[in-house]
Parts: sequence; structure tokens; C-alpha cells
Amino acid sequence: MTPGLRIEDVRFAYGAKTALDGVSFTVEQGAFCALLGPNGAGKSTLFSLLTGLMRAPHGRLEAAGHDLGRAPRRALACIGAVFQQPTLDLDLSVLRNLTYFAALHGIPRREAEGRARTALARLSMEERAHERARDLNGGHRRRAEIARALMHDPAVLLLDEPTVGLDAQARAALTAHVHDLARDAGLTVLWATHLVDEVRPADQVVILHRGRVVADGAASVIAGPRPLTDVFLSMTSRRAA
Ligand SMILES: Nc1ncnc2c1ncn2[C@@H]1O[C@H](COP(=O)(O)OP(=O)(O)OP(=O)(O)O)[C@@H](O)[C@H]1O
Repeated sequence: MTPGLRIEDVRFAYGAKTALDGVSFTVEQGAFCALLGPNGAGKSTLFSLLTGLMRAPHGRLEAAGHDLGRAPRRALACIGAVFQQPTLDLDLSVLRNLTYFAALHGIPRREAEGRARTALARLSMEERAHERARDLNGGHRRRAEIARALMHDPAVLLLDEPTVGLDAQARAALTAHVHDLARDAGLTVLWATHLVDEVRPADQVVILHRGRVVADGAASVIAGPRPLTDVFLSMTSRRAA
């Protein structure tokens, strides 16, 4: 089966500063993969490459079998992304935020509202469709952004530290919703975080440290008998370069 995401020997530097140093890993279709790394590990850089904001000078990135270097349009059509910085238009309703995005993606207007309602339902947000984004709490704004990222029916969903700024309850609800999307809809999820408690034992975990993959496998296997937090901290301590 074609993997949801394939990343092979990707390198990237900002001038003399190396951000990714030969990153390789694969996420199977329908899997939830937590990309775990401390600040500066290279998570956002990898997201920028995967969303076409920057190009990788070395290595290969594939989404649902499409090479981002060779067939960027086809690859990007398979990707939905939620960035660290919120990007909703706070003065528009939730529904309008989604249909506006649909227009940008060339989705016909007659289809857009139906798709928006389906996407909102997947995030238990259908009753919020007509509320102004400004009136939603942080957790619901994030859910609206995820619904918007699903409008073009991508195979892969990328989320860059999506729970930043949320309280514990909203964080847990959002994490659960996205795990459900991977399980029920066969969506491949790459969830970047530095918060170990957002990872479930069956999730794939890729630990990134100073631009390198230092662990890749099921969370329960990487953790072994120890708490995953201990393993993560020992792998990413300053000395573990
Ligand atoms: N525009 C830039 N110019 C120079 N160096 C950069 C730039 N952006 C990131 N870096 C450096 O590249 C490395 C990787 O940064 P990146 O933002 O990808 O990490 P991150 O894991 O997303 O961290 P954070 O959680 O803080 O966002 C860091 O050493 C960072 O200082």
C-alpha cells in the first residue's frame, strides 16, 4: 500500500544553520504519527517543506504517492494543513470561513456548503456553523480550522502544534477528535508537538532532535517499561546531540 507520507533523506539549512539533517520516515495510510521534538528540533521547517512554503534542496517528500518536488500540485492537493498561527477570519462566520477557503481551492459554490457542513460534522461543530469565528473559544476555533483543512478531502492532515494556547480540556478534546479522524476516516495524520501527553500508546512517534530522527516506532515500543516523557527527555537533552 502506498504510504500516506514518505520522507526520505531530507536536508534543509537556513544559510549556515542546519535545520534538517537527513530526515527519513514513513507514515502509513490512516496512521496517526506524532512528530515529537523540543523547540528548534526542526518540526516547523519540515511542515514548511511539506506544505510547499519552502523547497527541499535535498531528499524526497511524498504525500499519498505524489512527489512534492516533481508533482507539487498533485501532492499539495492531497494535503490539508493547520499551522501554528491561527488563520481564521474572525469577522466571518465559521461556515463562511470554510466556503471562502473552498472558493480558493476551486470547489464549485454549489458543492462548497455541503462539504463545509460535512467537515464541520466530523469535528462535532455543525451547530456552530453560523457563529462568528470571534465568538468561539480557542478549542472551537482550532476545530473550525481543522474542518476547513478537510474541505478538499485530503488524504493527509498536517497539524503544527495545534494545541498551543488551549486549556487542558480543549487540548484533550482536540487530540481525541483528530485521533478519531485517523481511525474512522483513514486519514493520515502528522501531528507536531512537544507535549508527550498528546501521544497514545498505539500512535507512531517520530522523535526529532536537532534536525535528526532519533526514534521512530510505536509509542509503546519506544517507551518500553518507562514513561514516554522520560525517554523523550533523555533522547532530547542537550547532551543527546
Ligand atoms: N528563518 C530562519 N532563519 C534561521 N534559522 C531558522 C529559521 N527558522 C528556523 N530556524 C532554525 O532552524 C532550526 C529548526 O527550527 P524549527 O522552527 O523548524 O524548529 P521547531 O521544532 O519547529 O521549533 P519550535 O517548536 O520552536 O517552532 C532551529 O535551530 C531554528 O533556530
